[in-house]
Amino acid sequence: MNKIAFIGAGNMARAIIIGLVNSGVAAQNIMVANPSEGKRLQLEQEFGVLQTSDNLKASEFANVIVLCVKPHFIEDVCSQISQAIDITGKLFISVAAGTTVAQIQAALTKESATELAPVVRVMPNTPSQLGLGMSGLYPSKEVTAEQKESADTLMTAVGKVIWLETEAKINDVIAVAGSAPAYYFLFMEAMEKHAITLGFSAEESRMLVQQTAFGSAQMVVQNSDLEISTLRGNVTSKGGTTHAAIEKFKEQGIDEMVKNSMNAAIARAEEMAK
Ligand SMILES: NC(=O)C1=CN([C@@H]2O[C@H](COP(=O)(O)OP(=O)(O)OC[C@H]3O[C@@H](n4cnc5c(N)ncnc54)[C@H](OP(=O)(O)O)[C@@H]3O)[C@@H](O)[C@H]2O)C=CC1
Ligand SMILES: O=C(O)[C@@H]1CCC=N1
Repeated sequence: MNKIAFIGAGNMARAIIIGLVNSGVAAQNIMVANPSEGKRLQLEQEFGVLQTSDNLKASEFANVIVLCVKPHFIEDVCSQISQAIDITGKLFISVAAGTTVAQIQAALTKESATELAPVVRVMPNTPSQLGLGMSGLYPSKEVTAEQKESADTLMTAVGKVIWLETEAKINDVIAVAGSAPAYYFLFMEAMEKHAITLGFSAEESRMLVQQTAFGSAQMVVQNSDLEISTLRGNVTSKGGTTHAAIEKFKEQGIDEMVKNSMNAAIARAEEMAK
């Protein structure tokens, strides 16, 4: 049975921890480390996971260490851990955007050491907290088959996974899945705002938007044999109201807008890795 440490108790750690506990992973096999106490105490109270302010204590406890701090803290956290404890046999999983395997391994390597630590980069998303996550995973070559299985099991517990052939694909997964819940939220926010200006109450607007988004996503999931464009076509009567709206989206360059926005996420991830 793996013992799992989360370094950082923020949004992404919380999403994965909730998903793991709800999928049946024993809370006593999870320890979360975070400098301030609010978020880790809340996770302890809500889900019974172990918690500490001490990254080293959590790292000693675990054989799988999930790095869930902001990208600019990853190297410091890794150096802190590798300088203080024996990391032999431990698997490191990093969810950080724009921090490469090489950067993580360099920070995990003591001056005298030559062996590189096994690192799996994972790009998850926050629907992991509902067991509906989508993650891309990339292993360094030091990762054993058993460790790969552990990473797969961990992330499959909170959603679907794909394994990537190259590390660069992690940035593409950020654009398509990691950052993407925010795109859908932005779209829903815009619809909700306009529903309110059309005169619906805040509650009505929220319900109209969320139920339509939920139903539409379910239709995509439950009709996997149909192209998404076919589902759209089924709503779009020739010369009708949907047609009018869709034409307006197209006229305003929706494909270009989506492409450029996704590419901006990739460019930012590449920039962060420099
Ligand atoms: N949010 C998302 O949707 C996704 C995020 N990611 C990645 O997940 C990582 C975390 O992002 P997110 O959860 O959103 O960020 P948050 O800011 O919500 O969480 C980061 C946490 O790290 C803690 N922290 C800061 N310094 C240390 C330290 N030295 N040791 C231990 N913990 C520390 C912070 O604690 P405190 O608040 O006390 O300072 C905070 O709770 C990032 O690298 C991001 O790229 C990946 C995919 C999706
Ligand atoms: O915005 C970010 O940088 C992180 C990575 C993917 C989602 N959130």
